[in-house]
Amino acid sequence: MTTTRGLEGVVAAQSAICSIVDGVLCYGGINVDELAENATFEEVIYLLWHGVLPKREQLDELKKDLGINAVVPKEVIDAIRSYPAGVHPMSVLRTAVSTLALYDVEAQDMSKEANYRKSIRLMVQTPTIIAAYARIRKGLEPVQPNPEYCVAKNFLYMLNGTEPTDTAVKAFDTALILHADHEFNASTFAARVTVATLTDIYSGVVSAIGTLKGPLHGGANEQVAAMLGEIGSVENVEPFIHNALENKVKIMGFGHRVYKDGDPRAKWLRQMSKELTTQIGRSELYEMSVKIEELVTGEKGLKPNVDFYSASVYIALGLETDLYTPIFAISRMSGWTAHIMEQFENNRLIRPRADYIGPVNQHYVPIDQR
Ligand SMILES: CC(=O)SCCNC(=O)CCNC(=O)[C@H](O)C(C)(C)COP(=O)(O)OP(=O)(O)OC[C@H]1O[C@@H](n2cnc3c(N)ncnc32)[C@H](O)[C@@H]1OP(=O)(O)O
Ligand SMILES: O=C([O-])CC(=O)C(=O)O
Repeated sequence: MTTTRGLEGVVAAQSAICSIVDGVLCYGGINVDELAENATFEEVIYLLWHGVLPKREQLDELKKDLGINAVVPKEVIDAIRSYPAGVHPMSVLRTAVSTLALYDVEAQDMSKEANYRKSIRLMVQTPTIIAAYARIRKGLEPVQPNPEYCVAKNFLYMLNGTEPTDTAVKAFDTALILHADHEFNASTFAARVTVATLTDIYSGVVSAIGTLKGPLHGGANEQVAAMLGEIGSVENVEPFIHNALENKVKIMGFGHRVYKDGDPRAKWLRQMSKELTTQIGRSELYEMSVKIEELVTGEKGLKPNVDFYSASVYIALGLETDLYTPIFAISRMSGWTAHIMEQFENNRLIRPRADYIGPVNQHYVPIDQR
């Protein structure tokens, strides 16, 4: 038996959704750079779910379906109101999505059509849940989704209760495109393992949310913001980073299991960080980030991943730090559901083996003789 720590380099299954070849990321064969430049998040959702870009009528239909399904059952909002104060929004999301399943009459319907309809609901009810919780915890009433708005605009609208600027919507939409899918990353793989038992799509997504939450995965963006806050100024970057690296502390937002020459998504977020932090008069956030990058890349050869510059982008958009990972989940819901539907199409139970290294030939010893 051979083992590979963390399954590094192991090809676990075939997939036609997303590829990473020689450091180039594509969704449905289209370079993510082209999508970030030209597409909308709704087009990307369609691409991930159907494998091709939508024609105009297909996109209109998807947008209509997304628009009318964003309302979350009142019972779920009431459940959110009952959660203890101060819990992390990712924990809230995990529990609330699980609660959603209880109110979905199609939750246990395993047909392809029902799974597609559930994917639509999960896709747009996730932002509604996050925005509702962000308001409820401040003593504010949730804002109902506007069926006419795209996912990006609707989230910012439900969060703040005001019309977002076009600049904010565009930046947020691009961030959603960049985070949408990443082949067998940990959370997507968790979702696939879960549904490969032929359990329901909600169970798969709940596994994925719990997996994304960890700081080695989606939780890193929140940690990057905390680090920027702790460093505080460009002058403090050098001593902070030297000290951290000397003490073998991981610098969040750097390194990647697959990309060793850099994450192609980071350059987009870097540019957005530059523009948005300058616009709000907080360019020091970008400058600090660039200095951190210089040092970490210079000293360790590690490059920023998608989570690094997304932190300063989200700070510039005025978003609360603990919402960054839930925002990642809004985007990744498109990829998770695409992978779950693909898994169901050609399912086989995912069940690897363990290389047992524990003691052998032991015997049961009665408790008072141990
Ligand atoms: C959306 C995403 O999920 S992107 C990833 C988000 N996560 C982060 O940004 C957290 C910080 N980064 C990391 O922890 C890692 O780089 C991971 C988890 C992303 C990838 O991990 P792996 O491929 O398993 O690399 P691994 O953790 O084995 O690191 C290899 C070496 O580089 C070091 N290293 C890796 N990342 C970092 C980092 N961010 N800061 C400092 N050192 C690092 C490790 O300490 C290790 O050093 P060693 O060989 O001296 O022990
Ligand atoms: O692929 C990974 O391991 C992590 C990642 O970058 C992502 O999920 O976007």
